[in-house]
Formats: sequence, C-alpha cells, structure tokens
Amino acid sequence: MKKEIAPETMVVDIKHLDRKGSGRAVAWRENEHGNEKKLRLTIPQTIPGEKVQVTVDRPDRKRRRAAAEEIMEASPERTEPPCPHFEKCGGCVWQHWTYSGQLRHKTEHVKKAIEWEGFNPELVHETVGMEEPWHYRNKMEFTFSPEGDMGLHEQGNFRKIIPLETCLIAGKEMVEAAMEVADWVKDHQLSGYDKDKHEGLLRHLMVRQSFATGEIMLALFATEEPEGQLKAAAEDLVSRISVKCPDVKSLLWLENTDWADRAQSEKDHLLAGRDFIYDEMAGYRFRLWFDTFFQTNPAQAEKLVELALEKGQPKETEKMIDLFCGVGTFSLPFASRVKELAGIEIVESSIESAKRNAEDNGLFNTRFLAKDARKGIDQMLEEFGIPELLLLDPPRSGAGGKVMRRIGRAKPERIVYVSCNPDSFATDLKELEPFGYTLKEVQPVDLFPHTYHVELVAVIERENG
Ligand SMILES: C[S@@+](CC[C@H](N)C(=O)[O-])C[C@H]1O[C@@H](n2cnc3c(N)ncnc32)[C@H](O)[C@@H]1O
Repeated sequence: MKKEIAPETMVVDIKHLDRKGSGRAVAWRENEHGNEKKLRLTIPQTIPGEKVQVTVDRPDRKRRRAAAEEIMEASPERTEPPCPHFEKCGGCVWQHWTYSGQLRHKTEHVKKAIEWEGFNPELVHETVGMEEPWHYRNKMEFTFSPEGDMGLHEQGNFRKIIPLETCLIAGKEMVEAAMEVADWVKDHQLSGYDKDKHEGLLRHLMVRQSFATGEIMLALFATEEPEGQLKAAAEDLVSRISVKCPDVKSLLWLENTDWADRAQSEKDHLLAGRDFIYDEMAGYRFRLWFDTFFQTNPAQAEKLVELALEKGQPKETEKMIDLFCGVGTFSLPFASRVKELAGIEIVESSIESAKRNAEDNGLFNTRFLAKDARKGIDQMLEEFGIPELLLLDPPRSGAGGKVMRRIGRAKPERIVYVSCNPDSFATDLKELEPFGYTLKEVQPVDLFPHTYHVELVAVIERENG
C-alpha cells in the first residue's frame, strides 16, 4: 500500500510574485530516502520580502499552492484589506498591499519585461495611479450559483460563488442595481445554473454603467426565454427596476443554452429601454451594447487617451491607422486631429459601433474594417496607403510577429503601442528592431488597482528615414 504523506507546516520567504500576483517561495525538504528536494510554493496574498507560515498538503510534490496561515515578518507595505470579501473573492488579489506598493511593483514589472528583451529599463516612467483607487470599474459580471446566489467566484474555485454584499472596485450604483436583481431572484425562488449538470435558469448578470452619463445596463443571461411562467417574473423585474433604479436605461434578458460558460447570447429579449447605453470618453460619445468591449476604468482610460495623443503628436496633414480599434476609443480623438484615419478590429459589432460613433461625433474622415488584424493589415495598407502614425492596442496575447513585421516593412514614422501586457509588448517590440525602430519611452498607467494588471503607452520611432 502506498504510504500516506502527512501535511507539513513550514516557514518560508516570499521571493517574488507569479504572473497572477501571488507570492512565490521555495522550500527544501528531505524525502523518505534522505535527499533534499525542492518544493516550489505559490502563496496568494503575500508580498515579496515577507516570511510566512504555511501548511502544505502533499509536500512531496514539486509544486504546491498554500494559504499563508500566519505572517511571521510582514512587509512595511502590508495593509488591512478594506473589503470583507477579500480573503476569498477572486475579484481583487492585492488589497493587502498599500496602493503605493502596488504601483511601485507595476513599474518594476514593466521595467523587467522590457529589460528581458534587451531594452533599456530607464525608458520606463513611474506608473500613473489613481487618486482614489476604489469604485473604478464600469462593468461587472456576476455569476449565479445553482442555489440562486449571485456574486463573484471564489479565488481559484470556479464552482464556488461568494454571494454579493458589497464590491469596492465596482461603481456603487451598479452594485445597488445588481443587489436589486439578487433580491428579485430570491423573491421569485428562481434557480441558478449548474454547470456540471447543465440545468437551472440563471447564469450571469452583467452590469455596465457610464460614469459620464449615469446610464446603467443590466443584462441577465438565462437558459430559457422570459415566456410562460417566467413572463410574470420578468415583468416584476421591469417594474421593480423602474422604481428602484431609474438610471437603468437598458434591461436585457439574453438566452444562452450553450455548455460553454461564457456570457454570450443566442437570442436577445429587450425587457425595457434601449439595447445599448450611451457613454462618453475624452469628450466623445459612444454607444455600448452588452457585448461591446469598452475600457473598464474610464477615469484612467481617459488618461491613457490623453497620453497617447500627447506622445503620438497627430498632425492634420497625416494619415493614421488604429489597429485593434474596438469601438474607436482612440480612433475618435485621433481622427479629429489627423487628415484620415483607418481602424481594424476583429469583432464586427464593435466595427459597426465604431462607424456609428464616428458619425455621431461628426467625424467623416474615418474608415473601419472588420477583420483579423493579421489578415486585414495588408488589405488596409494597400487601400489606405502608408500612414505616418500607427497606433496599436492589441489583446493580452499581443499583436504577434506577423503583424509587427508587416508594420516594420510598412515603415510608419511613429508608432504608439498601448498594451495591457508588458511581456507580450516586449516580445512584439523586439520584432520591430530589425526595421530601424527605437523605443523612446514607456508610460505605465494603472487601470486595475488591487489587481496585478498594468497598462502602458509606449512611443516607438523610426530612426533612419
Ligand atoms: C485591448 S482591446 C482595445 C480596444 C480599443 N483600442 C479600446 O481601447 O477600446 C483589444 C481589441 O482587439 C480586438 N482583437 C482581438 N484579436 C484581434 C485580431 N486578431 N484582429 C483584430 N482585432 C482583434 C478585440 O476585439 C478588442 O476590441
């Protein structure tokens, strides 16, 4: 019979963080043959430099995850997490860390990422943080448990839901509106969806709010249509929301019977209002549907747009391309400063929205192409010509070698790279080097306080004509 390995309690030093912001430590332990073996530990909610006590189950394995039972030596940057859900909730990972400590670490992360690819870390400025880093998110997605509780997932456990009581990063009115829906679910004894059995009614509640216009959207994802017995419940939701949350300008019931656990819709039912809300950023108006990508921290995103304008120096004689343009967050402010602008984006509804947003804002010097950037970039360069200025804001995975080399061959004078992942940014940057481009500066911006994410704006210029 195999020998059972007992859990072991040990004190370890947190050396650095993993990519998701958890502490990393190494312990050497003797195995049954008397040999020292390395055990790599991942310990959430710790800070480099701390000494912590953990109890590790199956310590004979090479890697284990463990919770800190006691902080034996605390970092001077440790602070009391203000949210009662913090220990368990997967929404924030760094509330135990002072905000200045988080910002310092984010700057270090960006420096290390570019240095790893051979670029000068001194080109990286200090991260631009928020004055008040709470209630900054304009979009949240809550999940229902099979019992009908609504909230965020427990950290590292996609099966467990922490019922929503408060959320310190979401907009306050969004939380109030979400709590109304949670109460309505309980009053009507509606079931939540069980992803293992693929049964139950309610899957997710997406709430989005414009901090500029005040408008709120509530989108309920359910496995059935709001008909038959559900019709009266849906009508009750409409009347409750209209009384308690007058800022809700869009109330949607979205059918999703798919096995995949994503907030997607097969059939949309508009319960009340419009199927979109209006938002504003940097003085421009945007229509947002439930599936439209829009920056989730509008205050900091506005700083990002201002930085991109300041660093990109658009001129009215110039042409410009906006790659990965979404609904036109950067396209619109740039379009009003250049002669012509072309945008590419893979999501068709975002491109439709970008076109309409340009029109709504009186901009008629734009064109938008709904295509994978890897395929669309050639077509765009052929039809539009070579721009003096190119801005790209790819997803976390980066733009990739093919797109970067195509940009390099096209030889735009200036490139503004907006990135939400310093590592893929650095890899992409490397691809431009053979084409004579030089990195001028990198400005990190904190769009996601209390999480490990960091955004940046970089300026890259062509040196040799
Ligand atoms: C970080 S977002 C930036 C969007 C926009 N610049 C903004 O600030 O709202 C990245 C965008 O790239 C789009 N995208 C992802 N993969 C793509 C691809 N292969 N080709 C073109 N667009 C893509 C996404 O749909 C998303 O809108």
